Amino acid sequence: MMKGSVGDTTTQYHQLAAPLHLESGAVLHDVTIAYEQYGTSPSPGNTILVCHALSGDAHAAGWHKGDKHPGWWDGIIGPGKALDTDRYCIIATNVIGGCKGSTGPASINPATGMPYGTDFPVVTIRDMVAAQHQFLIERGITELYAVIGGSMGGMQALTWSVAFPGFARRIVAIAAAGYSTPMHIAFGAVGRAAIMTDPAWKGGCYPADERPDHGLSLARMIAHITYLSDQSMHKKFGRRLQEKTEYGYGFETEFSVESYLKHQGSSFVQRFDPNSYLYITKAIDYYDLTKNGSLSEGFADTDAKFLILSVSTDWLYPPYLSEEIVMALNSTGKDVQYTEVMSGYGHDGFLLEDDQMNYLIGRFLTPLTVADIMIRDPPVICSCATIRATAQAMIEREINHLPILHADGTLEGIVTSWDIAKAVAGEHEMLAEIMTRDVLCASPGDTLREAARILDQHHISALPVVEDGRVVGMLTSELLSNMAERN
Ligand SMILES: CC(=O)SCCNC(=O)CCNC(=O)[C@H](O)C(C)(C)COP(=O)(O)OP(=O)(O)OC[C@H]1O[C@@H](n2cnc3c(N)ncnc32)[C@H](O)[C@@H]1OP(=O)(O)O
Ligand SMILES: N[C@@H](CCO)C(=O)O
Repeated sequence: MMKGSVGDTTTQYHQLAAPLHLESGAVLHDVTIAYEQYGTSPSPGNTILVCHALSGDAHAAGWHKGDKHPGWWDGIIGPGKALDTDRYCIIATNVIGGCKGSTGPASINPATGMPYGTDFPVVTIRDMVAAQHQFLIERGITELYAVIGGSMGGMQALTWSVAFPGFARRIVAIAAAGYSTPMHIAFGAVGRAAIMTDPAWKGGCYPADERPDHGLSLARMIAHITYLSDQSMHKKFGRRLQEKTEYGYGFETEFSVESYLKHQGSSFVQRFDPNSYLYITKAIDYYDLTKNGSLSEGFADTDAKFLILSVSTDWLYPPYLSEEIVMALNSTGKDVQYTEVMSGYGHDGFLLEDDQMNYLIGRFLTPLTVADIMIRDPPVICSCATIRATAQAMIEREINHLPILHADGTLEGIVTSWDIAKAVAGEHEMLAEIMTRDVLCASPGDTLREAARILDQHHISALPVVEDGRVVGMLTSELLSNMAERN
């Protein structure tokens, strides 16, 4: 299928009608949620919420006028992609505490008429999710087909499953964890220290044109190293030297990786607010879905289907953290699928491995159905046929099953090559004498998993596929095994 773009997009804004009650007990008034929406109109069962990572925003796909890059997950959102906009309604929001349109520390505090700064209340991942929930409810969306995200987006997706069990049917969490580790908190602390020790920070009360950009840039440079891998850095930079930039510290040349990190730092300050960085990294640090020290207990009330993905070279959220989630879900019989994506990119692999992400997420969100692999318009026969004519028809077409139709085209029975062999041995003449009348069938929309279960449970090897009473296809165990071999 051709994969396309959602085209030009714009961020929209929703003012929450009711105040937002936070975990800390604080109440936020006049909350704005920035969001983008792509694809079909929302209806029960077709809406997917996309959650962003630390520095992301609501602009997940398509193009904003004048930008040199599309939305941050454009590789997997669009027509024919895993988050297929021909099939689903995709909604992405900016988190509260952020600085990309949703209410955060740089927003105006309605109580003072001044920016909140550090008067902004502490927010948690659960608060971010509660804000998304309130936003969806106010827009008339009372259930989700799926919630998906990577890194901090994955934490939100997992939190959805425990905070609002039953609301989202499927959860996809990539390069995430069930809780933040001491190492995550340590990197968060260093980044925050870089900002807070910048004299321009001024306790969080900096004017818009005198922000602690040096501290923020340094925080991003440190953090960005954790999003890469040893392998990707060798490949991307090696030990190459290049002409020094204005920050060359008096040396004649600088390493390519130095210049790269400085670029990441200086471009970050153009798009991010230092106080937001403090609040969001703190929210990540507080994140912990364990209950009584147990992730299994934490996930006890969830009833969604889960897809957990890790990235092989991610040393910030190593695969073991995803495997802990999988074990916790398995221990209480939840429906969970897991893959370690082989990638050299490190943590940011979830933003870069489009092919693997499209395949794995696409299969999970839109499982193959019977219609995708069935034999269409299969040969059929009438119950008035003789055993001999039936045997000839099966030999000529090299098939082992023939659906039998009434004169009006509806299904009357089925006959197999084994039935024919028995009929010959029993000296029967007419098909009507030996055919099976109670036929197990599949529908075109059944998943292959459901169809395989019927074949297995009843020890049979073919199912007529019936739609509106008519036979539209045949599904055989041979087709299923060919499919499994190809995958
Ligand atoms: C949900 C979310 O996560 S949203 C946030 C995602 N976005 C970000 O994190 C923004 C920061 N960007 C990135 O981290 C990366 O661009 C990714 C992960 C998104 C994509 O990675 P890649 O496509 O491999 O891009 P790469 O890491 O090479 O960075 C490219 C930039 O570095 C610059 N660059 C590359 N090498 C050098 C160098 N030696 N010296 C200076 N600059 C360099 C490029 O010119 C380019 O600049 P631009 O982004 O201003 O166009
Ligand atoms: N590079 C991404 C992932 C961080 O987890 C971001 O900045 O949001």
